[in-house]
Amino acid sequence: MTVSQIATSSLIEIAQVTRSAARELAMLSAAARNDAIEAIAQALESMMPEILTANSADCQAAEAEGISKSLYARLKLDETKLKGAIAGVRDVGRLPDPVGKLEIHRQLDRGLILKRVSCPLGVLGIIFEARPDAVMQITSLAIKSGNGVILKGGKEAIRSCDALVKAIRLGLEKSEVSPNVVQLLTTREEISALLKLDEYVDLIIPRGSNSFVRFVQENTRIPVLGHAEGICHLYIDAAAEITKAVDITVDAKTQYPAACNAIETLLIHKSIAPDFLPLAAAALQGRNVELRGDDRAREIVDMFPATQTDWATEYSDLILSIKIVDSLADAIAHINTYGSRHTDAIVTENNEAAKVFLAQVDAAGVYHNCSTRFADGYRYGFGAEVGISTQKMPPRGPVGLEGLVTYKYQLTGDGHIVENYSGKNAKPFHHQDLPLE
Ligand SMILES: NC(=O)C1=CN([C@@H]2O[C@H](COP(=O)(O)OP(=O)(O)OC[C@H]3O[C@@H](n4cnc5c(N)ncnc54)[C@H](OP(=O)(O)O)[C@@H]3O)[C@@H](O)[C@H]2O)C=CC1
Ligand SMILES: N[C@@H](CCC(=O)OP(=O)(O)O)C(=O)O
Repeated sequence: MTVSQIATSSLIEIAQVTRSAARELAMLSAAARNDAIEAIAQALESMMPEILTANSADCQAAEAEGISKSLYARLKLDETKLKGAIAGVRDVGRLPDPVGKLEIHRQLDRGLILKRVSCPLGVLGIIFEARPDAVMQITSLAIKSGNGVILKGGKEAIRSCDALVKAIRLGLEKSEVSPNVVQLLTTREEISALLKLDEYVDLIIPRGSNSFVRFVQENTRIPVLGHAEGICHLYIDAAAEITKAVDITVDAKTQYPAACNAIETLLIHKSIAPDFLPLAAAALQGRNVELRGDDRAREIVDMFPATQTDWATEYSDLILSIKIVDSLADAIAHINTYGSRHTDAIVTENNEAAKVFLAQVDAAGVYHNCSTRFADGYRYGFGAEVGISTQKMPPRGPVGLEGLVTYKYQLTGDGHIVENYSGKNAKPFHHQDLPLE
């Protein structure tokens, strides 16, 4: 057997046990799923020292490899961040149950009742970057929504992910949910094998570069919910309030530069640029942001020149490209050309300009007078997120519980047949909506 055949055959076993554990999970009550989430939170608490030690080892190895400061910040789990993530797990437990929700309740004819009811997807395959807190967010969302999950984190976070999944599975042992609902993969070979398992896996969510998401889409028959790069923009309109615009710019670039919702390009209307740019540049440079501008920006503030490549680059770091535009229309055209349909924002006191921006920018998140960093499941009130979907079809933007369920149509009759509703003497349908309870 080749390495790839061995990977596929052992992965089939993993996928089979996950599928069967997920089927049992889907039958459990909301209370049992919530108890399992609490058991996970407790196990994570009691295994904090092991988790932090594993994370320190990952961080040391990544530092030795020369990881950038911002990616290091994403990898690092200190006690505060870990406690926050555990609190997030409990938050998910407290959310309303997304399973078994009655979405449509309709009498088609006397005694013929249609219901549309939400249900779990089954088994999720989620591949993400070296961000250990994602393990806790994704697992709690998966269990709450009744799904099994096969996880694969970035290589720099292998020890952290392993320690976290061990704790999660230990917690599950004390609950009605089988620990087999959560699995961890560690190699790219396993990912290639996973993509072939359309019989056992219902949805693949790749969080990663555009090229990686495309690679996944081209190499699997499993439905893919792409969470690709964030080339996010902030447009400072002619009618922007300057102090507000500077504060938003600094937050959107520097609050967490490695996050996919941080801005990469700042677009500034030509009429406000001479007043706004010197202030914004001073604030950004004061936080060690490297600025790269087009010719018009460089006439106002001394900075590196931006090239065509910059407009299409996600730095994930303290670097910002800056362009002066002639109009709102030019800003929108730039965003729709170079953006990644993630999150883009306008700063303006002109509501008409804001309306045009929100309507015409093609992105999952379009914001007015606030930072792009708000693109997040926790901040949207979803408790947590699997990631941020950059696809056009729903779920789009931060994916929470609603994005992890599908639905079934349940139709109950009493010997009803279609023949009676067709032809010359066809009976009419009532199509009468009934209470959603
Ligand atoms: N929209 C969203 O929610 C998110 C988007 N992103 C985006 O992801 C991008 C890159 O992030 P980065 O940290 O570099 O992550 P990478 O794209 O390098 O990696 C992400 C994951 O994909 C795996 N991977 C990458 N290429 C392959 C491949 N060819 N075959 C199998 N597995 C592969 C990695 O494995 P390994 O580490 O083993 O190489 C890792 O587990 C950024 O653009 C960021 O914005 C990131 C997170 C969330
Ligand atoms: N929603 C998250 C960012 C999304 C995300 O997962 O991004 P990344 O840091 O690229 O892994 C946040 O605001 O921190």
